[in-house]
Amino acid sequence: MKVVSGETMQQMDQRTIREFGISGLTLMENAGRGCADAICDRFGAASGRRVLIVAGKGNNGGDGYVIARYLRERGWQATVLLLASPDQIRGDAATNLERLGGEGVIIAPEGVAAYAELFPSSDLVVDALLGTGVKSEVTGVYAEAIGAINAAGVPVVAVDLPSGVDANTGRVLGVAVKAELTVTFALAKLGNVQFPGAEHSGKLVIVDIGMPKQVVDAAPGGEFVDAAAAARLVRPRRKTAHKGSSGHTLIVAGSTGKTGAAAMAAASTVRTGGGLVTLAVPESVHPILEVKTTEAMTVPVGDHGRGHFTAGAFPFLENLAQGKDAVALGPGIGAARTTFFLVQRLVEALEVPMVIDADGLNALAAAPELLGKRQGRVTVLTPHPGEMARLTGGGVADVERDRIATAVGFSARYGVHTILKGAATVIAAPDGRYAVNGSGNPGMASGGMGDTLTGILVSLLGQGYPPFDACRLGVFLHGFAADLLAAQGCGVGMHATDVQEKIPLALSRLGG
Ligand SMILES: NC(=O)C1=CN([C@@H]2O[C@H](COP(=O)(O)OP(=O)(O)OC[C@H]3O[C@@H](n4cnc5c(N)ncnc54)[C@H](OP(=O)(O)O)[C@@H]3O)[C@@H](O)[C@H]2O)[C@@H](O)CC1
Ligand SMILES: [K+]
Repeated sequence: MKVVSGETMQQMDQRTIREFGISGLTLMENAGRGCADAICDRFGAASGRRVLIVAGKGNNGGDGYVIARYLRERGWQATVLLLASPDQIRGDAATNLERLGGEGVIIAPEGVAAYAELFPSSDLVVDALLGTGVKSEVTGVYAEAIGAINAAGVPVVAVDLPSGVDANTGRVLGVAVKAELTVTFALAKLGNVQFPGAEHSGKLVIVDIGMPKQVVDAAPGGEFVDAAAAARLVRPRRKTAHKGSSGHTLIVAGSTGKTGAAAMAAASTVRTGGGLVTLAVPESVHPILEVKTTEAMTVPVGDHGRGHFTAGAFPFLENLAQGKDAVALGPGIGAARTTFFLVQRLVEALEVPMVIDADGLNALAAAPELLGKRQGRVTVLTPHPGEMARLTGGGVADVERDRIATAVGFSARYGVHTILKGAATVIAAPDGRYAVNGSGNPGMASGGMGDTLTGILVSLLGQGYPPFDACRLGVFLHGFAADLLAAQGCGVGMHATDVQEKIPLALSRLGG
């Protein structure tokens, strides 16, 4: 499913009107009717039920007037509360306001205070205050109206976007409507699928408003990765497959106190279908990994008794990487200076597709230009916002302000694939493509989930998946496996090892 920015949607509206002769009025009619349909589908068309439509002065309010007209036809008692004076309403919105003929329309440019009782006494509130035209923090009468909508205690349907949600980033601009259902038009907006906007949107329904396919197909945007999109990426295994044809990966991981990270990365590589897994660990912890891992082969790497990798291990690891299909670098390696030197040298020297995670990323924070030297080679980085901030040299707030811009910008600059973790993980390719992940749940907020993801990614790369496919499928699979657990009642408190065990089932549900 394609997702677009607010500006792209507005350009699509304009192109439809200019090049295809479909009027804005027709688009608004289709939008309002589609929204009324979605409301009746969800809440029924029982006669006499009261709906309060809170309208702003733009075209989002215009949709609200059309919704009022259609819901009335279907037996609802619709009241429009307009938070502007009629002389502020222009164009198609003005035409549709006129069509309502003033009946059941309350003009309230001074705000909602005098109409407070209308909110809780309605059966449904429709939020048609602000859509893709929202520009800045919401204050004044609009902010008060959003407060009244959220406090009403009745179901709320948002038109296009919950008012107060930034259309591009999903940020809340001071205050935002919390909807049970959001009916959005033509394509989902980036603000509908990124948090907190995704949570404010509730269930998302996309209504076809008659935009030509050419306009929709040509629009620049990202991909929202849901189960259908992920299933299209899966490459079912050939009947003649053998371990030698399913990828041999090398995982460089572990240190004293962090052997679990190494074990989990290796196990999830196997669970994702990796043919052979070699796990290289510092020799001091090797006996532990011998016990912890079963399917993966372990290799001790000389560490002079320190319990972590040292720079001197470079030739050994460079040699070990020969003939491997993909390498993962970072789970549980720790933050020793000598380990960081080793990582930097490996990043520069190894040509094999590489996933870099955890302290592997922190090793690069001091020298991100090394990534640029890998131009043309496949590199996947899996930072959480803190690691991303260290890599970009900014703060976490800068990263989170626009997660897509951060990941896309970093990928383009250094020629890498960036997986910016967090709810609605962002996946960016070096060529500007990007995706937002739709799987996962808050139960995943625990240690070891990142190591699990690293294992999944290196496994898919090792099996020959193109890197952007491996990233999108891997991230979805990770969240989907956790969603399968949550569906069985194992939500908060799930272990990363539990998630690993669900990977094969998740993969098979996607057709793998
Ligand atoms: N043909 C089409 O285009 C179609 C569009 N469609 C619909 O139109 C919607 C987009 O309409 P839109 O462009 O009129 O913007 P909209 O979201 O109504 O808000 C803009 C108004 O809000 C104001 N405003 C902005 N920020 C504010 C703030 N923080 N606090 C307070 N006010 C603020 C701003 O005022 P200004 O600052 O410009 O004075 C302006 O007046 C789209 O989401 C979809 O629902 C569908 O019908 C399909 C066809
Ligand atoms: K809205």
